[in-house]
Amino acid sequence: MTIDDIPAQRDEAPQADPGVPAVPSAPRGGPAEIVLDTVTHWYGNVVAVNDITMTIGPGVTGLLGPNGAGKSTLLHLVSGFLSPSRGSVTVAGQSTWHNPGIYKVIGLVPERDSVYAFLTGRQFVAATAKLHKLPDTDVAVARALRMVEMDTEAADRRIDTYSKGMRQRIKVAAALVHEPRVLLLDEPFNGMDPRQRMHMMDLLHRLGDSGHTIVFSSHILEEVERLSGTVQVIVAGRLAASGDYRTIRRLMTSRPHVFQVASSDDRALAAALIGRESVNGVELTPGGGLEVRAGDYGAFSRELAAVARERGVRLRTVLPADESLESVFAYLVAS
Ligand SMILES: Nc1ncnc2c1ncn2[C@@H]1O[C@H](COP(=O)(O)OP(=O)(O)OP(=O)(O)O)[C@@H](O)[C@H]1O
Repeated sequence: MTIDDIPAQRDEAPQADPGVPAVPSAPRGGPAEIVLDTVTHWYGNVVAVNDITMTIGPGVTGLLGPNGAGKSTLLHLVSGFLSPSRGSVTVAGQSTWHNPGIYKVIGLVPERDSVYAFLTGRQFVAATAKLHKLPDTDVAVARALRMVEMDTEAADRRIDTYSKGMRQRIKVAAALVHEPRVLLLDEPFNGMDPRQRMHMMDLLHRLGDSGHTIVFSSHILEEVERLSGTVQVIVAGRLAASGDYRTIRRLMTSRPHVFQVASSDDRALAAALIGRESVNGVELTPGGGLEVRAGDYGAFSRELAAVARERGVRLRTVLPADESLESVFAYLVAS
C-alpha cells in the first residue's frame, strides 16, 4: 500500500471560510497574453522546440503532445527558466528571459514534486509567499489553501503524509499564492485518480472563467478535451495543430483509418465495400474478418452500416485498428 491509497485523506470536507474568496473575480492587472514569436530552443544538437509561433489568451489552453514533444521545454521558455535559442517569448507584454519581475505575473506548477516533504502544506505555501515578499502572508496563504480546498487540518500535516492529489494541490496553492495572472501547469493530472482529476479540472475551469490565463500540458487527449477551450498540439517540437477541441477532434476523425471488421459473410461484405467512395482498400485477413482502409471515419461508419443492411450481412465487430494517440499525432504532423 502506498500513501496514495489512504482514502481518508481524500475525503476531508473543506472548512469553508466565507471571508476568504475561493477564486479572485478577475486577475489583478487585467488579463495577460502569452506570445511566442518564431521560438526555437535546442539542447546541444537536440531541437526541442522548433519555430513555434502562438498567442495564448485568458481561459484554459491545453498543450497536447506525446512524451518528448517539447511541452516542458515550451513551458520553461514561457516561465523564463530557459532562453529561446531563436525568437522571443513575452507574457503580458514583457520578455520572460532575464526578467525576475515576470514572477509577479506567472505561477508555475512543475511536473516534478518540487515540494519539501518535511514541511507542512501551510509552511510550504507560506515559504513561497515569503519569497514573493507578500505584505500579508497569512491572508495570502489562507486564500491559496482555500482555492485548492486544502483549508483543512491536512494543511498542518507534513507533505510526506499527502496523497498524490494533495501534493499536486499544494503545489498549485504555492503557485497561486501571489495571485498570478498566468498559471502554467506541467502534466498536472499525472498519477491522479478520477476524483482528484475532477477536482483539479474544476479549479482550473474556475480560474480560466475568471479571466486568468491557464496553460497545462498533457499527453492524454481526453484530459485536454474535457478541460480546455483551446488546444495547441505539439509534436516533435513543432506546432502541429491548433484550435478548439472540436477542430482538433475533427482533424483526428477525418484522417484515414484502418478498421478490423468481422461479419456473417466477409466476402460479400468485402465485395460491396470496395465499390464505396469512403473505402480505400479491403483485405480478407487470414484468421477471418476484413481489414478495411477508410478515407474518412464518419463517412465510412455510415456507409458500412448501409452496405451491411443492403446485403443482409450481420456485422459482428467493427474495431478501429490504429487509434493510438501516437498514430494520430503522426498523421497531424504529416498533414
Ligand atoms: N536538459 C536537456 N538536455 C538535453 N535534451 C533535453 C533536455 N530536456 C529535454 N530534452 C529533450 O528535448 C525534447 C523535448 O523534451 P521535453 O521534456 O520538453 O518534452 P515533453 O513534451 O515535455 O515530454 P515529457 O512529457 O516526456 O517531459 C526531448 O527530445 C528531450 O529528450
